[in-house]
Amino acid sequence: MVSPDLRLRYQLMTETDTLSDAVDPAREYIWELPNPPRELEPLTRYHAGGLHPVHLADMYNGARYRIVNKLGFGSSSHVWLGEDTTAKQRPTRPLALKFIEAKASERTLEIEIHKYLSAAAGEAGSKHILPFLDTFRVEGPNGVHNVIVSDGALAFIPALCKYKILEDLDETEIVRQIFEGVAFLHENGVVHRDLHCGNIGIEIPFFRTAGIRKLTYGDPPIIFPSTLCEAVEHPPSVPKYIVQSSPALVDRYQYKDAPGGPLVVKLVDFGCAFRPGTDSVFPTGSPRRTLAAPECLVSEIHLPPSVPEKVWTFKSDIWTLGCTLVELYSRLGHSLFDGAGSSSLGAEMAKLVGPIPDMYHCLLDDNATLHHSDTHNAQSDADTEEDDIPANWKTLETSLVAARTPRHPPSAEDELKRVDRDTKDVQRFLPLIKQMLRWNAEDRIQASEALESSFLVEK
Ligand SMILES: Nc1ncnc2c1ncn2[C@@H]1O[C@H](COP(=O)(O)OP(=O)(O)OP(=O)(O)O)[C@@H](O)[C@H]1O
Repeated sequence: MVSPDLRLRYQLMTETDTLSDAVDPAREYIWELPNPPRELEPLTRYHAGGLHPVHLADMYNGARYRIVNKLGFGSSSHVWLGEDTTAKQRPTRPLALKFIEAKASERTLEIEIHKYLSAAAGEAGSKHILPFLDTFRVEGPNGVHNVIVSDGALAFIPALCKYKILEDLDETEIVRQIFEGVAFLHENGVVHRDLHCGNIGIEIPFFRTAGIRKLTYGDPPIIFPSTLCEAVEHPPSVPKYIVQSSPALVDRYQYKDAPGGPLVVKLVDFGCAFRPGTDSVFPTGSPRRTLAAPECLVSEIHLPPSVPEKVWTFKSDIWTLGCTLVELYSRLGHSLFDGAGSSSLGAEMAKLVGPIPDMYHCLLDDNATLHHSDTHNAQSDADTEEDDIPANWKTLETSLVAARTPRHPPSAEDELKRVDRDTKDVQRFLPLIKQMLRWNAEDRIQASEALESSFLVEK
C-alpha cells in the first residue's frame, strides 16, 4: 500500500493530475521529485501509450542523433535538443527532436503535413514554417513513437517575454511574419488549429552560428532524479530522472544586434493541423479552449459533435490568431478571453465582439465553458448593448498599454514617452484585431488581407 504522505507528495508533483489519476493502487511503486519546478512534465505521463523515457546522451536513429538537453514539452510530446553526430558542419547545428506520445503518434497528421509543406518550400511565406529535417520511429517500453527532427535554433514567445527580450524586438515585424506564415498555410489548404504564443518561434541566426555548446540551454542540464520510494525495480517505462526544460537563450543584448541576419518567425507544431477536404482523418489533439473560435466551442458542446472539419476552418484560425496576437502585443500580460472571473467565455466574447447571436447562447452556460460563473450575471454581461462596445475596446486599449509599459522606467520622462508611443501603437493595432474577432466566421479578415492592413502597411 502507498502511504498517505507519499501520495500527497506525488499529488503535489503532478500538479494538474488528480490523485486518482496520479496514483495507481495496483502499482507497487511510487516516484518522488523533491520541489519540482513547473517546467517538469508529471511522471504520470510515462505509461503505455504515453511519453518515451528519454535520457541525456541517449543515441537515436542508428546512433545518428545524440540527446544534449531538453527544450520543452507540450500536451502530446516532449522536445529535446540534439546533435547530428554524422554531420561534418562545425560548430554543430542545434536540432530539436520532438518525441510524440505513442498514442498520439497513431493519430496525428503532423509528419504528413510537414512533408506536404516542405514540398511547397520556396513559395512566399514558406520560410515561416519550422523546417522539417528528418523523422524516425522509436520502439520503447511505452509503445512506438514518431520523432520529428527540426531546427532547434529557436526562441519562443513565452521565453522571450519572460526574459524581457520581446520588448527590444520589432513586434510589428513579428506580427507581419506570423501573418505571412499563416497566409502560406491557408493558401496551401492547411488549418493549423493551435496558433498559441508557445507555437510561435523566432529563429535566431546567432544561435546557429554560435553552435550548440555556447548557448545557455541550462549549462549543465538540470535534472531531477525520480527517486524510488517503495523498493521495486526501476520500471523501464519511467525515466531515471526528469530534465528541466531549458529553452535556448543568450544574453538579451545579443538578440538585437545579433550577427548572422534578421530574426525570422517560424510557426511550429502541426499536431492538431489538418487539410479540409483532403485528410480523411481528423487529429484529436485539443487546442486551447480560451483561444478557440465560438463556432468550435459550440461544436464541442453539441453532442454528438457536428462534423469537426466543418467548424475548424481558415477563419477559426483567424479568431485564434486574433486572441494570440493580443497576448503577444501585451507581452503575455493580458489574455483576451481567459475564462477567469465570474463571466463565461461567451459573455467575455460578447463584451468585445458585440451582442451574442442566438446560435452561440449555449456558450453562456457554466458547464459549456467550464466556469463556476453565475448564469444570471453571464446573461446580463452578454446582453451588452452595441453602444458599450467601443468603451470595451477602449478598456482593452488601456490594458494593453499598461501591460506593455514597464513598471520601473528609468525616469518619469521616459515613462511618458513610452506610454505615448505604446498608446499610438496599440491604437493602430486594435482595428486589425477587430477584423479578426467577428461572430460570423465569413466576416473575419483573411491572413493575406491582413498583410494589406494599415497596421502592417503604414508601419
Ligand atoms: N524546434 C524547436 N526548437 C526549440 N524548442 C522547441 C522546438 N519545437 C518545440 N520546442 C519547445 O517544445 C515545446 C513543445 O513543443 P510542441 O508545441 O511542438 O509540442 P506539443 O506536444 O504539440 O504541444 P501543444 O500541443 O501543447 O502545443 C514548445 O512550446 C517549445 O518550447
